[in-house]
Amino acid sequence: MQTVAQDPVASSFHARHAILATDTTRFLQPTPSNRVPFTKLFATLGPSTNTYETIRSVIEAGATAIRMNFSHGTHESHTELYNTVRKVSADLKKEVAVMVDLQGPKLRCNRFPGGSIHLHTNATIDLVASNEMGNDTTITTPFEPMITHCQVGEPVLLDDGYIRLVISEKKSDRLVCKVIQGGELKDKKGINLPMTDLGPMPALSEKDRADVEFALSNFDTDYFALSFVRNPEDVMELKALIAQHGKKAQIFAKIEKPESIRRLDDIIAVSDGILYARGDLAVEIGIAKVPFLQKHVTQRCQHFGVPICICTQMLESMTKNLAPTRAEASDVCNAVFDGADAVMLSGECASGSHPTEAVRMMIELLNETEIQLALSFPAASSLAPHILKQRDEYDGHDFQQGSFEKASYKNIWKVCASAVSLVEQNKAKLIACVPSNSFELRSLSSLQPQIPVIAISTDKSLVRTTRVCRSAFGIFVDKEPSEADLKTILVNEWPVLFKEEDTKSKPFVFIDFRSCTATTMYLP
Ligand SMILES: Nc1ncnc2c1ncn2[C@@H]1O[C@H](COP(=O)(O)OP(=O)(O)O)[C@@H](O)[C@H]1O
Ligand SMILES: C=C(OP(=O)(O)O)C(=O)O
Repeated sequence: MQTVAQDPVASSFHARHAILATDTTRFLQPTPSNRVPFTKLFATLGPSTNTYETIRSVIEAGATAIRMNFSHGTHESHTELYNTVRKVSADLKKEVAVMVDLQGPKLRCNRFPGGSIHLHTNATIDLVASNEMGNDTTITTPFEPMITHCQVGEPVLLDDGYIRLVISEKKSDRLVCKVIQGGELKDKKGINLPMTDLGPMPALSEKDRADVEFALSNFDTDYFALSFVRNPEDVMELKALIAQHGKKAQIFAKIEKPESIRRLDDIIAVSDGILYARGDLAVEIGIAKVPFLQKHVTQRCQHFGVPICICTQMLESMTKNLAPTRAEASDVCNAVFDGADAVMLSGECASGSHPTEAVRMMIELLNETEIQLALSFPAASSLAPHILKQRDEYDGHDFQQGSFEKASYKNIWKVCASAVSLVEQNKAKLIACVPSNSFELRSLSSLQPQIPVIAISTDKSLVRTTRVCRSAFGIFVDKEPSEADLKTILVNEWPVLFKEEDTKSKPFVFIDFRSCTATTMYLP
């Protein structure tokens, strides 16, 4: 077995050497089929996954969180999806986090008769602001200011930039566009205007506000995703709206605009999670910038203790095919390697031909990568000291994670680091805690110990937070556990969580967040 330097900076340089130094036969071992990955998986629901059977099948296959994209569907169709998710979850006795993804100030085209039109390269097409459906000669969008703000010569990108137009003429009621790159344009695909100044846009449109109110009144929504976030105030506006309703739903900010890159730390500091939304981001900043920036954003999230999910086209070819491309497989591996908390399947699950196979493939890729990563870095968390050092540097930040005093969140970070050191000293098999809020849990999980973090809670929403955080697993209980209860719960639930029996005589580390202490204990 190789020895890996316990360098706190677990850079890809060290990682590369760790892999090179090992016995290569380990790469040829079969990936165990019963392992549960530490990296979490969002599945987007849509026409391909709108029945009890299909939703059950993606959750059984390993999806831990569900995304409902409110840019599509109706309140009625979302209610049906939501109720089915909760029913499946109850039937499988498996908590699933539910995220409502708000459209935000995103421009989209309306529907077309038959669901799509074909745009021929070099043809002309009109862009009109209207609520009517489009047709073969006209694309309609409800967004009125587009017509006044757009100028001749500016590009119009459709469907994440796959279809490209340029404005050739501006009339009082329409923009006449030349098709530079044609293709099939389906209902409600996105419109990006990277060269157009659209003036100030509200963070939440009327539609978003109505959607938030609907989701808070009708669902037990765990998360909202806020699209096109530009600054921390956008996130705070949604936080205030949720608080007005007396609810505790958390917020994932979507990083998909150049403005959000400029204010990255400030946005992460006030968010409960980040979606790295590569579809729109690639259109907005250029596709070549997206892969490296992903590594940067992932690191910043780890440093703040905020979960990050990598989104869009991860297994895109599985929308049609039964196997992904090699490049897609590498993309998933890299996301895990970089430290993502979660990955997302979008069109693959929402409208693809093989949603369950896409989930199974993702789980296999996550498992294989995590196994190799653990062998390359046998230490429980080589990241912890580095992350803590970085956190010390955030003293000046307007860090708003719940109602904490700065002193208390620093203590939480310290006890999490002590727990990880104890794991290493005592070869502990898991870290258990009874968190009183999601910040405590996220602080621990963001250190990415390579053993499970088990959160035991009487609060279902806290248990569901584990469904989006790397290494975290949740156990729901009726009453706050005593120390004796704790051991019984762990011994009983372990086989359920990890499909393995052997828990006897194992050391584990328990964190008491109230007293900010970490102790090594033994399972009976
Ligand atoms: N709730 C829904 N109802 C109907 N169709 C949906 C729904 N969610 C997703 N879809 C379809 O699945 C496609 C892929 O989903 P997603 O990647 O979330 O969408 P988009 O890229 O348009 O934001 C969408 O473009 C849409 O055609
Ligand atoms: C996840 C994304 O957002 P949406 O699907 O809402 O366009 C994206 O742009 O990558």
